[in-house]
Amino acid sequence: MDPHEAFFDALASQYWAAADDMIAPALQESLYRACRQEWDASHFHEARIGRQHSSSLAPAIRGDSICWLSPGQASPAADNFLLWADALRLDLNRQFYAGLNSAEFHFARYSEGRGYKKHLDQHQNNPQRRISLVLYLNRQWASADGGELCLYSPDDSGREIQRILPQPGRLVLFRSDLIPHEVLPCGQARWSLTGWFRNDRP
Ligand SMILES: O=C(O)CCC(=O)C(=O)O
Ligand SMILES: [Fe+2]
Repeated sequence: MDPHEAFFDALASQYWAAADDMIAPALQESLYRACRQEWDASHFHEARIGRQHSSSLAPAIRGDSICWLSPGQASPAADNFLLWADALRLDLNRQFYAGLNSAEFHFARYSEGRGYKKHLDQHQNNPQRRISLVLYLNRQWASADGGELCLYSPDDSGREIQRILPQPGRLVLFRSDLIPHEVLPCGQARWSLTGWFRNDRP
């Protein structure tokens, strides 16, 4: 049996899935170190909201700073992650005939007190985003640290269906077009790798 079968089943039936054993601890640890290096090198910038040409900073809505990963230019850890993510993309295509043909990822850091208000990842600006991925890189995280990812019902965006603590190595996938979600304010700096599997028409 495919060890990821339960994960894919959950994604198919409830449009989201979370697991703590999808990524090797050594890769997670090296990604955390790579992410910290990018932060220390001032390679992060504050994330913006809205359309590309009229986007704005709105830290009360979206409070993270991000650093995009580009193949070959990033660290060996990031390159290993991109290879791993590409294998996952092919698995998703096999399982769901999803036609995912590209992906984009960034490191993200939320300072203490910051979050990201409820939103969908697939919007007019980004119709190509199909599956969202979040991998938490925090070294440790307790419930008292807040910063949960809250998922809401695809049928009723007012109904919370799950709260997920950003614990080390935890991976979450969800349908970018269907699952409204929110990052609650965090009690300490919150580190993650976030991205999207896309369907870009040739
Ligand atoms: O970090 C998370 O838990 C989710 C981040 C998110 O929703 C986003 O970057 O669009
Ligand atoms: Fe999001």
